[in-house]
Amino acid sequence: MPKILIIEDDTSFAQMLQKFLIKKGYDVEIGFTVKEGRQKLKQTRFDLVLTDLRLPDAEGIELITDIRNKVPVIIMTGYAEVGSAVSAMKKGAFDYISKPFTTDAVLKIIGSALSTVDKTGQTGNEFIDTVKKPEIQPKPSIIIGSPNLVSSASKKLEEYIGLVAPTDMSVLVTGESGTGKEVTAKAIHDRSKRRDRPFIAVDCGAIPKELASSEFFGHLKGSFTGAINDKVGTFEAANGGTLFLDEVGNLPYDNQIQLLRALQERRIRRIGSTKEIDVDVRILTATNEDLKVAVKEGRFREDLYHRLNEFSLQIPSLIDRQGDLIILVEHFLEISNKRLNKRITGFTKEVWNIFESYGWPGNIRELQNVIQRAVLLTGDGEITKEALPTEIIETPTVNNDNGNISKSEFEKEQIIKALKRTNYNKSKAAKLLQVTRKTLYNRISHYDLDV
Ligand SMILES: Nc1ncnc2c1ncn2[C@@H]1O[C@H](COP(=O)(O)OP(=O)(O)OP(=O)(O)O)[C@@H](O)[C@H]1O
Repeated sequence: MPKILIIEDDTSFAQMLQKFLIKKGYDVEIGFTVKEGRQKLKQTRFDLVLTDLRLPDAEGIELITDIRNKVPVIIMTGYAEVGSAVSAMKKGAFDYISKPFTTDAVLKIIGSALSTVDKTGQTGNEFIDTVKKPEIQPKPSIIIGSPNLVSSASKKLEEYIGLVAPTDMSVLVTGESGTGKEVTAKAIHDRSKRRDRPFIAVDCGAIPKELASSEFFGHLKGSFTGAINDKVGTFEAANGGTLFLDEVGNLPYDNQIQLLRALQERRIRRIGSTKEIDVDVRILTATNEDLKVAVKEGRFREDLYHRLNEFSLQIPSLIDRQGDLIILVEHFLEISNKRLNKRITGFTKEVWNIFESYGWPGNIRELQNVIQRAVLLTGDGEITKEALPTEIIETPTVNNDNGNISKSEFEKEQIIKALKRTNYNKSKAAKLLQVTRKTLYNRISHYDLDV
């Protein structure tokens, strides 16, 4: 059984990784500091070392100099430290892996590191110049490090963000509530040449109609009742940077024309002032309603819609990026542990099954909340089903057969529940109910449901 030494000061992360690797058949020990690591390396013969880069007493890189050519070393690193990870490779580390990582990714890298250990116990690292140098990865656009997200929907999103971010195009971000529209807008800003200038987010749904122009363009003291001080509007505040208009569909019709004018003229005037101010602002917007429908119904100006929608990005619902679930769950567990000062190690198999079969109508936000709540309710060890809210445990189910009379009311209720949870999206509801779309349609017509 290969012996692995993990050197990591984040105890809960180290324990989680240890547990996982033990399950996968490795013999794993943990050291929390470089000193402890060195001691363990003196006492025991390890086949592989997985070390964090920054440890409380020294840099993990120091160990490489001690043990290179004896044991392969894999560096675990945060994104900001990729540069240091590359120097660690030059010093002889076998490879590096960016945190947070998927379980698959860590198993793969461990497998290839162990396969380089020859029968004499020497690693392939003597010829370090031939080790392929990793490409410096771009700063992750989405908090948790989208290069680690594995679903094809996330990969496509990542690709589009990478393409549109460096341009000055207006981007309309659409998606259900909680999918990460604001996070995406921020990622676009962070990857643009405006990244060192302000990113100002405005919730258009929260601005009263009468105050919208003052909010966007600012005002001078005394220019209207209630204007007790001069106010800088969001356009001026975001000058040189990015203005993110959330829930743009809620912007009152009268204010839409003012917004369009400011965008076309690239110039604004504070209310009560005659001075025109040039503004250079990139506009990103988000909505969870279909703006094309709003345009058709006359609630949203078509000219503004086209001005805002030079490029559109559709953020997938969580149910359509199931492949990312593990990495998102692990990410939120780590964050919640830190925030609540806990050391929860993971989730029982039953909890994983529930996570995988639930529909997540509130998307990533709901997942984050469920995990945070569960971490709070759990003393230590693994999170069990009891720490989950009841609505996520009671996953609706539908019979594939014709059902019988006694079951029908229950089944009808479950179908309605699933449709509500998925915002009446039949494909998602069918997935949630674990039946085909055809079966769902049959059941809907069988029960004569008006959906
Ligand atoms: N890729 C991601 N990685 C980590 N956290 C994420 C990610 N996407 C979303 N979140 C988290 O989920 C929550 C919701 O994200 P965000 O506010 O961006 O969603 P939204 O689509 O704008 O929601 P709403 O439409 O309700 O405003 C936030 O707490 C955010 O940190």
